Amino acid sequence: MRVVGIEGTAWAASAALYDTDTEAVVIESDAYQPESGGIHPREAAEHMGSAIPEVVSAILDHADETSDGPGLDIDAVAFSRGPGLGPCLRVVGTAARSLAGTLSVPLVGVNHMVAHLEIGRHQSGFDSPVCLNASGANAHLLGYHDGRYRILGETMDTGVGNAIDKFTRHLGWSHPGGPKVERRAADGEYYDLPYVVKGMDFSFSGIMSAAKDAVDEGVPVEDVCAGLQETIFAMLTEVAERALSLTGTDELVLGGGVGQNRRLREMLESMCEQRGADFYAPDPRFLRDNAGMIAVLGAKMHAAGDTLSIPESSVDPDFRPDEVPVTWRGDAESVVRDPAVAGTIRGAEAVVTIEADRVVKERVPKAYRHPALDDRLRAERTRAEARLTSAARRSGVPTPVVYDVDPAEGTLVFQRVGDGDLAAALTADRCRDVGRHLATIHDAGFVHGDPTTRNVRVGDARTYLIDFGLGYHTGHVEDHAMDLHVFEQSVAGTAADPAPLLEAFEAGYAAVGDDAVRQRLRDVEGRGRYQ
Ligand SMILES: C[C@@H](O)[C@H](NC(=O)OP(=O)(O)OC[C@H]1O[C@@H](n2cnc3c(N)ncnc32)[C@H](O)[C@@H]1O)C(=O)O
Ligand SMILES: [Fe+2]
Repeated sequence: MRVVGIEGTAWAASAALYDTDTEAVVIESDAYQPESGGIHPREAAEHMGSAIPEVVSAILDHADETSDGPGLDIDAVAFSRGPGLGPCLRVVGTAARSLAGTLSVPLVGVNHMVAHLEIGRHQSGFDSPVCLNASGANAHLLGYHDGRYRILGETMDTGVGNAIDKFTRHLGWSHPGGPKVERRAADGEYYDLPYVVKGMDFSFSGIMSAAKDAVDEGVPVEDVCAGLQETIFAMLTEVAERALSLTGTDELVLGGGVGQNRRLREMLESMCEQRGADFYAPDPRFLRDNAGMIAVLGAKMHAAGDTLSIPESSVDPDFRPDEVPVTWRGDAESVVRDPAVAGTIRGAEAVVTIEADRVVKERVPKAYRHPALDDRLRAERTRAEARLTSAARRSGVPTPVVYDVDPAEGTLVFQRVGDGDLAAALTADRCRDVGRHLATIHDAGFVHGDPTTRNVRVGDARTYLIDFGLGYHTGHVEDHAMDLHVFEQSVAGTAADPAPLLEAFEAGYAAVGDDAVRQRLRDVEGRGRYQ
């Protein structure tokens, strides 16, 4: 089968021809380069208007040259339906509809984010990996479960590339800034910046303002670039590891334009090596926006009969990856597997040894992190965990007794509680308990920071919260709502039927907590992520 792909969500006007027999992917691209500042939607759409016909025509010439028969030998036309800039998407949609019409072949509407992930899965041959998408306008972790790609974690503000590009605009550098930061960082020394991870979600705005301030205050720009890369990529690597740990998966693929960054790939590679997982990153030409990934996923969708009629082929600037019904994968595959049960458990950030009546937890140094950042995070989190575990108990929330703590070594000794974790024993009653417990600690003025189903222990009719390492004192409704969001995401990402569990969880929260928090949660969930 031969499929033409067309891409043009933001900056890359691109067309490709994919041949399923030979696996050959030929890509023709023309990048939009803003005169100054960032991507301007109107200018970008003008670029698409002139460049899309040219790249498509180059690909049709190639199809003609390589065709066996009298025609062009094209079986389908696939295009990026979204997410992206509306004016650009409309140009692409029109071009794709008209080409499919001219060739009298089916039209396939591809989600750009799912394409960023499927290209890595396709090339790696991995069965059911977790995917870290690090692109311009987005940053998220996806895992397949029960017919959809679930969002396991994502940015709470801008995409990772756009965050870096905004910083370089502040310096007056031309777009795109990512590669320039990579070059300058090579000559810099690590500089400390805020590190923000909440469960498997994260945000960049605090780091970016601190980075701009640092440059304005005279810190050498090379050092700020080095600090920025070390911090942002360590955050992405950490959440990727959390996703592997939560789902019990040992395969990771990388997608998106920021994935071209060597330091990011190195960190992910190192993290996977340290935990015995497999890692795959496609070549740069398949990481940055390109029509090759659209054609490859388009071919899979076409083979599954997942095509569009013209009236239903409208574009969608806010098209989220979890909205896509995944028609091209077997139902049996799922990212969720049973994690190994053993005396020593390698969690996302620590090695936990379970003894008869106590548990020893050690935050092991992470080879992927800069040593200064690594020392800081391990000590901070160990200290926070000891304090907040005890504070939660004092508020009446079941938690283990803390027997010993050594922040410099990153070690803690706890009382052993429960028989297993909530992930393996999800019930509505236990979710209701978690809701009540979170409301109680919020009322006491702090958040858990990472309340996933693996950080809840169950047994002897009680539901314990553990692992307060990402917790902190705060009275902000937004921070409280994030705790709820993290828990709900971990349930939605792993449970077969999440609805009744989430309902019980929220009822539990409502029984004790402030209603404004649940209202803010709806806000957090509804935020458009295309920024
Ligand atoms: C919706 C769609 O339009 C959007 N695509 C997109 O933003 O282009 P993409 O090719 O995936 O990523 C471009 C980003 O990738 C960054 N980038 C490119 N090379 C880089 C490098 N070596 N280091 C860091 N960032 C890099 C650029 O600065 C830019 O922000 C998306 O996937 O979010
Ligand atoms: Fe992209």
